[in-house]
Amino acid sequence: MTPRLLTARTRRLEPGDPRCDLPLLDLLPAEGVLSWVRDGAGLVGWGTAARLDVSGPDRFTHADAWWQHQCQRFEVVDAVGLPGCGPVAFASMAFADDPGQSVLVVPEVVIGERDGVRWITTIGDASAEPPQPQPVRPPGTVSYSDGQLSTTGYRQAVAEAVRLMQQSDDLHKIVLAHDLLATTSEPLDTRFLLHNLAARYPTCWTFAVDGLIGATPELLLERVGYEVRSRVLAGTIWPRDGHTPDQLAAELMASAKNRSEHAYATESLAVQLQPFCSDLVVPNEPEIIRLRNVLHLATNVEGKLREDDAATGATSLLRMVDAVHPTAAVGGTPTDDAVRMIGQLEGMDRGRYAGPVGWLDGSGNGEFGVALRCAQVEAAALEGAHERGGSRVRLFAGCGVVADSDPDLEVAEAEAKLLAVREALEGVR
Ligand SMILES: C=C(O[C@H]1C=CC=C(C(=O)O)[C@@H]1O)C(=O)O
Repeated sequence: MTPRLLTARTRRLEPGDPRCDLPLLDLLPAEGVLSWVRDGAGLVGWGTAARLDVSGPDRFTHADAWWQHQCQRFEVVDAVGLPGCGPVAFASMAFADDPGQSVLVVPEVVIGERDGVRWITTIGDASAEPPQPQPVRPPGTVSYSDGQLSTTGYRQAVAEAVRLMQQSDDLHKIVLAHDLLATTSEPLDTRFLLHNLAARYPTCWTFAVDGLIGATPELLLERVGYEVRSRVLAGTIWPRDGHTPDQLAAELMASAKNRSEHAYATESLAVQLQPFCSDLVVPNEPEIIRLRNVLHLATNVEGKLREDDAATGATSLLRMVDAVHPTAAVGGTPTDDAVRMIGQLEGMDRGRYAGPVGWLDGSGNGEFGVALRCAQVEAAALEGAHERGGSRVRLFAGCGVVADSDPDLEVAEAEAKLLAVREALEGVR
């Protein structure tokens, strides 16, 4: 059966139109929020023209085939022609092959901004009118409780990982995470979290896909035409009384433990990305990025894709994301052993935390970050919270653990990372 053709229409928005003048995040309706915004530019979307739920080790391959198929359903009328124009899918992939559900959503309406150009894309009969403005609702009081892995359990898991690595010649790094449950007295309005995260972390990618909301500083892979780019992060320090940001940066740069954590992550990305590229530039020395809650070691990697492979679909963004995920920023070294140990030591379902999150268009362009500094809104509200009409949200944070890690410091580091979402949830200015 020939699928029905849907028209995806993209046109430029002009000054004077509120959809052009307002910040992207201010355009979002209260429900079905999709976002990928950095420094005010990016994409926001709503409505569902198509959706895929997928799981298992072949989730990326299935998602890739599904998206190629969807793209054939569209008759594209694109008067702008920038990456992100025409139909796009927002995607949020599970960290693990099992358990975990991944999701792709093709919104009915997307408003995008790139290089100072604002546009709108509508699919089918979707209304291009801005949704009725609905005030952003604060979530009321926020209380916290243990998630699937308590802080005490996390400390024990880190100590066990250290012990295993000290005894092994082969296992070098395991990135362990834990979760924290936040219960709000009022229903969580996704936009509240997005606005606060974007205001406090403008250089991060503020994302929302199917209830996973966050602001990640880590870019897993971006593809524009034949160019690819990644920003690998690993190695962290956090503010301490009596230490200036410059002192912290110098301490981080000089830390052998953090430098080795970082080197594993960069190498894992570079090794997996190299086969797709005719040219790949990986700086020898990391740089420092400074956020409010933490400073990280960062390496910006840039590559040029093999043009012959592009014709065969071998360099489709989802296939490359499949190859590079998980880097040793969220998995470990060697990857397969580390991922197995993560499952055993954490004993929790990471869901889509630490998985690839982002968007892709019909021309092969797109951006995927690593879903860090994020919260998952639980589908089934907690009984108590539900009775009061609140929401339950699962926050995550993890740390790269190496043989000379100190479990107490890793617990403190995870706390510093959790602050990003905690403070956004609490509305701390
Ligand atoms: C796993 C997380 O951070 C990663 C990214 C940056 C620095 C990291 C670190 O220093 O351990 C982690 O590899 C997280 O934020 O949950």
